[in-house]
Amino acid sequence: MQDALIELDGLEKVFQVRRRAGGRLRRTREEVRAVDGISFEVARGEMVGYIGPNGAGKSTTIKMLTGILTPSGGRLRVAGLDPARERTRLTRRIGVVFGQRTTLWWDLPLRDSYRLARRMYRVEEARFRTNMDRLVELLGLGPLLDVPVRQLSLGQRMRGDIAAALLHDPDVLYLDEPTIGLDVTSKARVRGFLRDLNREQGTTVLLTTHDLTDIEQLCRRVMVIDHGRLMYDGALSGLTEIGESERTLVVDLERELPPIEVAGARTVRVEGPRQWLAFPASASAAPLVARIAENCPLVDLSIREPDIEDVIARMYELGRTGGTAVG
Ligand SMILES: Nc1ncnc2c1ncn2[C@@H]1O[C@H](COP(=O)(O)OP(=O)(O)OP(=O)(O)O)[C@@H](O)[C@H]1O
Repeated sequence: MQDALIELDGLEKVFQVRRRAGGRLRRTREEVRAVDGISFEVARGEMVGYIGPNGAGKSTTIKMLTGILTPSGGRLRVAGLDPARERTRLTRRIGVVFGQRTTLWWDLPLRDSYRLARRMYRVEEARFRTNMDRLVELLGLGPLLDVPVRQLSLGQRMRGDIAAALLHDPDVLYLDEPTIGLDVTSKARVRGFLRDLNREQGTTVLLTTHDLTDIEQLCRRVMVIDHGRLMYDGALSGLTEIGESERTLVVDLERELPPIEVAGARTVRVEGPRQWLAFPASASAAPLVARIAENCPLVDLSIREPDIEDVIARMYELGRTGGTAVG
């Protein structure tokens, strides 16, 4: 690939774990192949989704890409550097955002966290000021700069974290669940910012998320990993086709009724007056709702989009990983 910024070739990470077996004193050693021979390249300026079920090996891959973990085998290059060996140099070329924890100083105002980050990344003053002004403006951080991080809402804190990761103009940004727990408005704001960042600054982004809407709105390419192996590399549309994914209509009825029987959907769960109906993700929900409303006393309803676990589970159920899937 021309101008590949991230290159993995047969990358492996094997953990040795000790497990208690049988008697209290007997312990056995076991190997966990968290990353089991992964190869891919990401070109400069790409924005790629890196997804998979819990325990698939996503975090382990990201930890190797940032140099926190040393690979057990294979080859790895980020911005031409060996992450584990050249971690300090690499730090200045990458930014990392974890949705589940902050890299900001909890008790300090946002402004002070940024000053500390500037020193850590050795960003020269003029560049720091320019970047800071731009990020504060784009992420709407102005009124928040003097607020201690602990007082920020989750959405505000996330925007604060994203700014911190970008103050030193990294070539690559790793985002781990950047919209987790955010309300709809905050999610839209974060996604909008990331889209502009990628388009205008050409920042290469590797995004890990359980929210398929993040991928839908941001990434043209998605990679699916499971049991440490790359299962799919291609467009999201190809993935949902393979998974023949389904959406779920959740209906609340006036009273408990037998499972609804309706064309175009199948009832998958009944709990008191609430019922869950699965229908093809590509089908419109409106005619289905109309058919149900004709025959059942409907009080309320909502629609659940498929999440990545569902899509991958369906992919396995159907035993199909053909097309652009990686064998
Ligand atoms: N330090 C470690 N020691 C032993 N096993 C580990 C270690 N870190 C991860 N693992 C194992 O490696 C596998 C992959 O874990 P990893 O955290 O990379 O998955 P993940 O895809 O990031 O999952 P999640 O979505 O839950 O964060 C799991 O089986 C996990 O238990």
